Amino acid sequence: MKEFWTSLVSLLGVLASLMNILQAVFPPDLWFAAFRFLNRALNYFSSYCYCDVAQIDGVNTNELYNAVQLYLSSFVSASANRLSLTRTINSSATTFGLSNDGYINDVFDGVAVQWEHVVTQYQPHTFSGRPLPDEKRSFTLRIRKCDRERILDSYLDYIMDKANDIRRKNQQRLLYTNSLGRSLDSRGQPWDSVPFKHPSTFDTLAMDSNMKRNIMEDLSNFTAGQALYEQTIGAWKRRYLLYGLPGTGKSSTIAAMANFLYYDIYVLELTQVRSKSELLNLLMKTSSKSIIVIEDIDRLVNPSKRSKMPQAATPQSYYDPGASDSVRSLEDGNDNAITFWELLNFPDGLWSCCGSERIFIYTTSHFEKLDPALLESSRMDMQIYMS
Ligand SMILES: Nc1ncnc2c1ncn2[C@@H]1O[C@H](COP(=O)(O)OP(=O)(O)OP(=O)(O)O)[C@@H](O)[C@H]1O
Repeated sequence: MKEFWTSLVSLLGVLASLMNILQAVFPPDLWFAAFRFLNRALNYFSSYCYCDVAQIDGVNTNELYNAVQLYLSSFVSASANRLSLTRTINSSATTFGLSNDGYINDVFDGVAVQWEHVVTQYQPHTFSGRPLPDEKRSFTLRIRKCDRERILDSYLDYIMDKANDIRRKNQQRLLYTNSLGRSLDSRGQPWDSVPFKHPSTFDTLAMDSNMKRNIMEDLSNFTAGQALYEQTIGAWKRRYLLYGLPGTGKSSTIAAMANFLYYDIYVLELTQVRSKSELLNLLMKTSSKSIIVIEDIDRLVNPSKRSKMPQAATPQSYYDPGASDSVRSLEDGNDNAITFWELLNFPDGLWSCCGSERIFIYTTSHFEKLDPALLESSRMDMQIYMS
């Protein structure tokens, strides 16, 4: 055994001397060319190809790098041995990342791929007076050559979508109201916002378990159904009617839905809206992935009633909870007033082309006052009775 180790050490010594002689004889450029040739030859015969996603592309941050990092963070904690943990300002969750030189396997559309996080040190230097980081970070995707053509584009699109989802979930969500009336805030927005922190979830909601499951399935199908809505149904939106006596959990259900989907909520206060163009403007200023709540729709003008009423001299709000019957009659006669029918149709009209992935929730404590003809399933996608 001792002889074996002695021979091995001698052999290594000879190899080192040989390398020194070769390095002295052949110039570095030749060595570099030889390595490149060897690398190319290996790549040529390998069944894999490698795609580098660098953190910095020139002097700009590469969005794809950030997206890959976020995407991998969603499942890296379950399978990687070494993790890097981060938590950003205003974030409510810890992000798990792949540590330096760590790797992880993924499967997309039946194809196995591997991601490696590569961190290399290099000399710091400046470009246009701006210091660059002294290490280069990138992700390297290893994928079979035969699969590259088929899945690479769709896989990267999928990663970008997933990363956007994760970003949204980590962000503070907002509850918007149009309590500003007709005035706009400093950014020209008609909506006023506060952080949305309602504790209600489908776990805390007292509701029939079948009903709960139906609602959750419906919401999940909605969020996953972009292609279907675009091809067949039209605008990517869904309408729910929540009805039941006051205090039966309508608001809690809306909060649970928003928490389930990680959506913002817009509470449309119709008493503050004075014309259809104002309503259109408000709806156009809502963001996608949001729930638009319109409460107490039984107070809205009945269209058949409106046609019989005299015209109002001045525009009034659509409804006024405290208004007497005579005032409401005047409002009913106002051509500018919106009807329940029109409100239901708004998402289908011209506005639908610029507003996607929005959920409309209408609530009422007086279901019996609603016109049954207006509640056909084609108009209201789901009716939920709260008891
Ligand atoms: N089904 C329910 N599940 C969980 N909590 C409920 C439920 N119903 C009522 N509550 C509780 O009762 C209170 C009132 O509920 P909520 O505001 O959701 O009712 P609502 O139907 O929206 O009332 P309103 O019509 O007056 O706005 C809340 O504190 C809520 O926690």
